[in-house]
Amino acid sequence: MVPVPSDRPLVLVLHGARGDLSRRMVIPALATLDARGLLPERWALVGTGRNDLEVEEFRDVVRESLAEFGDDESRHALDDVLEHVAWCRDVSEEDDDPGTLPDALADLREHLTGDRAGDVLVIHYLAVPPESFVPLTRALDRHGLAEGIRIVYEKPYGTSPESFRELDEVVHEVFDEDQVFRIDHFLGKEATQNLHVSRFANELIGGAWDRHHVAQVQIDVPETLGVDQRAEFYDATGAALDMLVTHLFQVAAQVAMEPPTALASDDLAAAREDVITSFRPLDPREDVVLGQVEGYQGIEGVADDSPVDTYVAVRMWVDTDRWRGVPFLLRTGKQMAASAQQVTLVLRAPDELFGEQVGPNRLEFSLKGGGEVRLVTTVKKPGPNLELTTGTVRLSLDDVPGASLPPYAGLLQDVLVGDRTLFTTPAGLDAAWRAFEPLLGDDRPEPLPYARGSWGPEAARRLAEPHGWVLGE
Ligand SMILES: NC(=O)C1=CN([C@@H]2O[C@H](COP(=O)(O)OP(=O)(O)OC[C@H]3O[C@@H](n4cnc5c(N)ncnc54)[C@H](OP(=O)(O)O)[C@@H]3O)[C@@H](O)[C@H]2O)C=CC1
Ligand SMILES: O=C1O[C@H](COP(=O)(O)O)[C@@H](O)[C@H](O)[C@H]1O
Repeated sequence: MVPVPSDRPLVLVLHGARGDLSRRMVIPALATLDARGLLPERWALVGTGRNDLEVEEFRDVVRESLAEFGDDESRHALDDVLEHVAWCRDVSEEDDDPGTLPDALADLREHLTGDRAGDVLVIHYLAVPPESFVPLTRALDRHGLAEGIRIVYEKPYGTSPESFRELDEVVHEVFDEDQVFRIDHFLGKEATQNLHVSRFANELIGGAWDRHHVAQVQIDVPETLGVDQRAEFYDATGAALDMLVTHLFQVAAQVAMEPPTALASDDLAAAREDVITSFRPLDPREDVVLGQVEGYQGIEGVADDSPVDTYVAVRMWVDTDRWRGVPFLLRTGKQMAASAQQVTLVLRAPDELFGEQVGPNRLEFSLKGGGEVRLVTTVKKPGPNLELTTGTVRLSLDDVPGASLPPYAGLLQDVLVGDRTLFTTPAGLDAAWRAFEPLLGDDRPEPLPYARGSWGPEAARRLAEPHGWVLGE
């Protein structure tokens, strides 16, 4: 059931509204919701940044964002979105003067409800660099803008275990937990949500979801994309921080979780975040391979001697009874041979059947685009003899009647209706940082060089033995 937009007017304050994420994802997501009739009747978008801007300049940002990153549906809403925008310089923690934002918000309340103290849902979306989360949280508090709002934090929520804990403390000094939405957009993908729907709705799939039936879990996100557009950000981050402790761990939790006590959204989120406490801390010597793509140090914005990883592959262990002994193989990297986002359950099978070698048996979930579910299975080769071969059953989720929402539109809509199922929790993130922490210490392996367009360093092959990486083998 799609939650109907409430009559309560909405003000979305988009911090960092001229930035890459806002233009690429958040503004198109808002336009998609507008086009689908999923926004309340009365609403406004307030862009903010560190500088003053004429509203017409912000309208240009919105126009360019939809022209470059929108689709037909979101572009259809352009004129309407342009009528709903305003711009204010952002509040600052150091400044006694709050600037124009508090007054602009009061004016909007009056405009939307007829009353300067009228009831409006105010959402602050922090699409700013992670190091600005703490000062901006304090600034909202200092200038009286924190009460009663909902606040969205982008990933990464902290860039180390220490900065995560500091951020968590500051956020809880200012907000109640139910005001806070921490985004990880991989959880918003339609196909990621199908991992638990397929598992809990279908006994055939759900019954095979354990160490007795699964030999390996692979969560593989190779990207052909480079980092030229975001070199400075990337060189301060790297693949492991950008993707592993965030998206890949969350998807691993989505696979590894125990069935929730009830199939309600709160229970589902609790089950997903609980299992992260069972992720065994990574062993950087045995179970981690880092890589750096050739030519990376020559990119403008990257240090000449940068030690940053553009590739990471890990073998992780989940210490629950369900998964004991089953390796979770997580891999991602830039400028690799192909782009994919695939979760694979490599199914156990006998080596031989009637004297024939048994081929691969796998359940695959592609998270890319609309998503796809595939069953790769050994079958009899049609013909007079009993020979074995492999066949694939495919279900493209785009072929299922319905209208999927892009991840950011879906998650923004969840914030609007207050559905917290697909957002991360402090306990889950704390556990994720604990499992990841050894990779930040002295045992961190040196990134190995790999060629552009390859599958990454050869050394990572050993992690996936005996079956091998499903993609690229
Ligand atoms: N870009 C992407 O694809 C993704 C980004 N993210 C996350 O989204 C957030 C924003 O990323 P992205 O848009 O790429 O980053 P940008 O570097 O483009 O920064 C966004 C905006 O933040 C403002 N800003 C920059 N520095 C500061 C600062 N010190 N204090 C306050 N505001 C500042 C700038 O606006 P102005 O100059 O107008 O003040 C800038 O346009 C990050 O946390 C990132 O990790 C998450 C997933 C994907
Ligand atoms: O958060 C991030 O995700 C993207 C991949 O996301 P998708 O939109 O292609 O699903 C990744 O390229 C980027 O480095 C990372 O910051």
